[in-house]
Amino acid sequence: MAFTKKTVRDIDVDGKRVLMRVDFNVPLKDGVVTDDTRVRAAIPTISYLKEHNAKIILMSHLGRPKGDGPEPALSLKPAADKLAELTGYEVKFVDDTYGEKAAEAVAALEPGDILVLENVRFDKREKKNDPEIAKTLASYGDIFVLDAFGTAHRAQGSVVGPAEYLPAVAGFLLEKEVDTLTGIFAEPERPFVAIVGGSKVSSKIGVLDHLIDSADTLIIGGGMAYTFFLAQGMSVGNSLKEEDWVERAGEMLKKAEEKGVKILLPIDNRVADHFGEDAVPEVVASDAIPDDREGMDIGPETEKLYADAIAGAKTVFWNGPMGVFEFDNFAHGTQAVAEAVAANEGCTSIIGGGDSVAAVNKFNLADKMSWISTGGGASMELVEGKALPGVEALNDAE
Ligand SMILES: Nc1ncnc2c1ncn2[C@@H]1O[C@H](COP(=O)(O)OP(=O)(O)O)[C@@H](O)[C@H]1O
Ligand SMILES: O=C(OP(=O)(O)O)[C@H](O)COP(=O)(O)O
Repeated sequence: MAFTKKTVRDIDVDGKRVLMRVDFNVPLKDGVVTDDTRVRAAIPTISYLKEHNAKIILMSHLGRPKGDGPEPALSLKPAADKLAELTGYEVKFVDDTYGEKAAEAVAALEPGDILVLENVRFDKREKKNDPEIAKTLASYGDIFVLDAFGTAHRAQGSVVGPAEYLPAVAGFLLEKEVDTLTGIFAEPERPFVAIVGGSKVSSKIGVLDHLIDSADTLIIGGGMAYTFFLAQGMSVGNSLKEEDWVERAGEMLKKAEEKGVKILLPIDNRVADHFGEDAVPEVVASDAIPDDREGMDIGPETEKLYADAIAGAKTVFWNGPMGVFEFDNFAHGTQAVAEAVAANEGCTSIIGGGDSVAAVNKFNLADKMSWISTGGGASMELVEGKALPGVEALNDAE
């Protein structure tokens, strides 16, 4: 499917103030960016604008601040520093977003300069898409560019607001993500194997439901598997569960059976007596999880089962780790699945979402995947066939 919106190629940016929404929502540890995928992904558009003499104003959120003022741990300064480090460009930073200090920093820009504003979510009006903040942000630019694919599913002030006041076009990352993902999802080469993990059944229920309609095999792992176990009448000990969704999980299993879609759930699990880095894994069958244990990862038999299903796939879409991969003792299942996807060289593999991408990077397998998407929620909405509000707000291509 061709991208139907204007892009930076379609507009003269020479000498103009270009206000660009990026997704620099990166993981941080002790003030240092631990996975720079999203910063790297924004560089092609930033470089293009710089080479074309634009004055570049970058804005993003980072994390989920309370919205009533600055939270130093969620400052965008480390992301600005990372951009400078990766590009060698001078990158200015201002610790203000909507106030005079930010306006002054913008006014001081020369063509080719790059300025990063502070976290747009330090003010709660951002999330409410308040017109006042959209107006303030729009006053910084002559042109609005959206390149924040990972946030394009959020109808929030800095994502959709400036498009009401300024010519609004897409950056290269947004264009490429939407083009690639809609193209693959429209007619996936079959067998299409979808892998969904992570912790939240409730937030992924819509996509799971859609995947039963579109995938040939749906692999479920991670913390969300236990809600499905409950739906099958098994006990799950202290594992993560969402009791309110058990009935719905049961309905989905039934729907899949009626449609002839294979749903694979773990047959064994690595469980532990507490949730912690030092917890010692024990392998138990799925129908034998002791009351005082919690499931932290899929087990070795499940790894084989999932690897076999992945080996036969022509298209793989993966969102969400198979276990608590942040702890080395429980990273095995996620690594096994990542290796199985990487080993299937003939398939189109799409990895979506912060945690899954971080996991694939941790195992050094990113270059074996066909497409690493910078958006988890956003790519899931595309797989569901939904339009992204950020994209909708942009000017149509002629
Ligand atoms: N069995 C499990 N128990 C508890 N947490 C889990 C389990 N498996 C995976 N997780 C956690 O799920 C988190 C990712 O979940 P989620 O936010 O739904 O995924 P994503 O960010 O990829 O969309 C990771 O931090 C991981 O540790
Ligand atoms: O990290 C993000 O989403 P993702 O984890 O679904 O990929 C985006 O930056 C959106 O962040 P949000 O879910 O706090 O709006």
